[in-house]
Amino acid sequence: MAQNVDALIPVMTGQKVIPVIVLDNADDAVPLARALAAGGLPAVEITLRTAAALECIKRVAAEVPEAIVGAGTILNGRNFDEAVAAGSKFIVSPGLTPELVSAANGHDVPLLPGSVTSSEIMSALEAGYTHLKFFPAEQAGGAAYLKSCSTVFGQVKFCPTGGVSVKNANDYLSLPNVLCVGGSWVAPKDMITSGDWDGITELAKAAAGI
Ligand SMILES: O=C(O)C(=O)C[C@H](O)[C@H](O)COP(=O)(O)O
Repeated sequence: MAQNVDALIPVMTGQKVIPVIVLDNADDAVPLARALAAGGLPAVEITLRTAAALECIKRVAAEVPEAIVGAGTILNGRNFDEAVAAGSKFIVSPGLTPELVSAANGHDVPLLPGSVTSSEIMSALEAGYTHLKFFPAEQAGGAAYLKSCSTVFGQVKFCPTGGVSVKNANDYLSLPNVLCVGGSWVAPKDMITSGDWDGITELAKAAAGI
């Protein structure tokens, strides 16, 4: 089955910045998701890089109706299945493998897989994926690289992440093949640790207004 683009487009076009979140403590998930949604960023990507991540996704899905909780750093089929079972509304991966294509096949929950090179983009297209993450964006060639991709892969839309910030987000967002960007700058570790939810809402407002 091809990518569930109908489910992905509202996530990618509903806000210009998708927060990429790393949480060590599940108790922080609900107040953080509420703070980001209050600032205009309801869709959030909680990365499966910590032991707490799946519990964080579960709690946000159950307790924050205004949020659209997604899972990031999905590296294999097991990650995909666990993230869906936890309540993820969308799934983000830095890449795309045959195993991941199989895991996503037949699921309504949409997968946003990553691609960088022409061959990776062509493989993604062959698997039915037109909406892709571009990671690590700055290190892989930045906005200039993506601009070149638009001439050859006009049908592909990207969400660049990795090194994107309030300073360079518009370089990407002004491109015809970019729908949104992702970044961790709206949920800094020190502000999460200190519980500065109002400060995070302010960061979200600034990002939402880019
Ligand atoms: O692991 C994943 O699946 C990811 O989503 C990678 C993240 O998008 C970047 O790590 C965010 O990069 P920074 O904004 O530079 O911190």
